[in-house]
Amino acid sequence: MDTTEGRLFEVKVGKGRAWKWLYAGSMLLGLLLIWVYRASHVPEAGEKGRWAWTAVFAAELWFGFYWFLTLSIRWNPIYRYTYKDKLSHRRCTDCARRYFGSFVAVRLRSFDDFPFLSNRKLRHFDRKQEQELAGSEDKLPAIDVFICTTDPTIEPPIVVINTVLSVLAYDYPPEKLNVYLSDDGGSILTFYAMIEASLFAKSWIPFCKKFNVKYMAPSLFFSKSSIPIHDPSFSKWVAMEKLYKEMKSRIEASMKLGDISNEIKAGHEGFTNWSSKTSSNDHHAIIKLRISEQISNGSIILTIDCDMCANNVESIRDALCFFMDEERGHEYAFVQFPHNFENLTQQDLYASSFKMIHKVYFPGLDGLGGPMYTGSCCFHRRDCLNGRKYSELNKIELKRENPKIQETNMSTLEERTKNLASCSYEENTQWGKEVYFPGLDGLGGPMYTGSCCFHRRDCLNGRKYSELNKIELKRENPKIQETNMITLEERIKNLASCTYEENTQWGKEMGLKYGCPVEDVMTGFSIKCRGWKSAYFSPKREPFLGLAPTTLSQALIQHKRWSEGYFQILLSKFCPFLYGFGKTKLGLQMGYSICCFWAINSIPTLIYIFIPSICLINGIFLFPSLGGKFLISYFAEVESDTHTTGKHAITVGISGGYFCAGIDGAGSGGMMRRKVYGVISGGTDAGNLPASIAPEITSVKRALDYFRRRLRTNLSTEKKDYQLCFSPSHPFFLTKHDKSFQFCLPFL
Ligand SMILES: O=c1ccn([C@@H]2O[C@H](COP(=O)(O)OP(=O)(O)O[C@H]3O[C@H](CO)[C@@H](O)[C@H](O)[C@H]3O)[C@@H](O)[C@H]2O)c(=O)[nH]1
Repeated sequence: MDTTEGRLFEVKVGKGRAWKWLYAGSMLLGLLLIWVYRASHVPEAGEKGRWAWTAVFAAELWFGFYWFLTLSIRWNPIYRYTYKDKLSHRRCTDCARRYFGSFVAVRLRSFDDFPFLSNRKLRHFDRKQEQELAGSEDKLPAIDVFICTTDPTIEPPIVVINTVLSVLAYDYPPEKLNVYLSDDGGSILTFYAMIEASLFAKSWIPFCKKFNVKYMAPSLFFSKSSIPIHDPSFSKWVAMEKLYKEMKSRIEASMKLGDISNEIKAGHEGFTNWSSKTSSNDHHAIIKLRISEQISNGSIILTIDCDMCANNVESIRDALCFFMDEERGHEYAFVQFPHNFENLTQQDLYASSFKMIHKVYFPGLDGLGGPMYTGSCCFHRRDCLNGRKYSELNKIELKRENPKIQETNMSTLEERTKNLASCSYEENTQWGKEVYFPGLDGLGGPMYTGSCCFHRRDCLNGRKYSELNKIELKRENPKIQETNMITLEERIKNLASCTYEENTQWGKEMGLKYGCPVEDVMTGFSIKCRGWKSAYFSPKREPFLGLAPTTLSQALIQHKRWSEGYFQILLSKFCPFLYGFGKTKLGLQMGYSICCFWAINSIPTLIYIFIPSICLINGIFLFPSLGGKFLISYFAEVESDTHTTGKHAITVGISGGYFCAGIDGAGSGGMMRRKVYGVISGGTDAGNLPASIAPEITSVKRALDYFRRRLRTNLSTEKKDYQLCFSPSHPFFLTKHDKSFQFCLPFL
């Protein structure tokens, strides 16, 4: 446990590691038994079923390898906790003494027996205290929020502006919060919705602050909360709901119309200059990065999807606990929060709750150097997105750039300063070698002669010259600002164009990588390879609430895009084992590879689904019979994914020589324990199955008819929640709801 005083977060190592390893040991034993069984029973050349045996063996070898990869994330899962209260104290330390004075006065007043302190004096102390706290808020860094949208028909503008409004409601100084929405579709409807949102925000944000609203998006607030009629704030609540509904109906009316009326257009000059011309080369996140640099230049950036509302007013402060931690803050490039969804189907049919990812995968990756960046719900240091490399010197650098990172404790500061002042500090560093370089003016500059010289601090700290400095240094120096709005606008237009990126480092070293469906993961990994760490933080209250796919086709398209993207990474130069070699730990590379090999997994999975079925129909038995000595390895580890996803499924699988089916994990292994509705094609030992729960069915078609009938009679009320799943239910189940092992077909 990491409990140094003054730390802003704590790390706890996951419990029950010994049990997990014991379980992993049993898995390994099962694996070895299966391989031995498979290798020792291969049919002779020319014998029936040799090809099937070989294919199934290859699949089993693959599953073994994949399972081995997953061990990496079980090695050292960690869980993080933040101390936001310490963050506020940290902000107050530069005025600690004055604050202490006020604090004493307040305490004294609470005893009410110190007549020498007049009420006037006490009020003075109170005011001072308020001012000091406000002053401490001044030192918080500016946050830029990037939201992107692309198509108003898929992502309705009302959804998009709910995200924008939710972000504006963060418990954070409003002047330090800048929200950027980029629309890849260049839709005038979304632009109009933004104008409406900016007007509505003037009422919504004060309302949120006044009533301490927890659901920060108006749509969530009005659908999930209610207020008693006799409550004093009832009328304000109703008035706000009316305002929201009016705005919503105006936006929806424009959606129906497919255009904006001339009357509205006349009211805003933005409509006259409107251009909806965008191209697939317009890399929204990069563009926002360049543009925000010129406008607000927040040192921390939050990226979220347009359908992912902020849902926890404290998330920014939570993230800052990692960036501003005195000891370790300088190591973190980004803080990833979980993606939660508000529209999960009752049984979480498409496993969008990502339980396994949130509870096992990300904490596991965190223990290896940090989770991946998954595009949304993530806070970044701007510098890291801009290509900055990690260096131990960042500890000093970032503290300087971030004025709130102050020493709380004067003695610690003194100690640290003494250490920095000592000459031994320089041993084995670049200090004194690269830091003070002389130059000649005629050849590029005069020499530095020790005195009467102005330096850029960055250069003294070893910064290399690069063309990119032109942007970087301008950003760092607040005085070099455009004074003239027209010039600024012109410049921004230029920056927003993709041609601006030609022959630059944008998209390569700077900003997000692009050209891959999961460019975020690639970007995150390249940041890791520059030496940075990331943190995964999952607070009790869901930090963000989004919209998950609600139909099978949406879910399939999403999963196909992800698996393609990860596979592309595997084949690209960003392959975790190649690109990360020597730059990241092997465990982290293995952890990232779990996703990258996801697509390949489909091949052995298909082999394992179809070949045994075909073999059984043809009388070839690939598995040990019931009671056989190898059977234990097949029974040992099977667990139904339906337990964790809460989804009901008809599972058709292999069990000890039987091709059988059942509901909720009764496919194989589980068939002996749970509801089994049929055995299709008996194995060598059919008599061993309890007849009462396993009416024998001899063909796949008859089995399916049978299940369909049963579902209709017994489960008709919930029929939308049922799918037919062909589950191999092999002993190498990676996770309890790993979709790669499950092929769902519409059934009813
Ligand atoms: O050409 C595009 C495509 C998408 N988007 C936006 O990108 C976000 C995510 O797109 P979506 O289609 O919702 O992808 P998902 O697969 O649901 O998103 C998950 O997976 C992506 C790939 O890893 C991440 O980028 C996302 O943050 C993450 O929520 C949305 O706001 C879109 O509007 C664009 O702006 N332009």
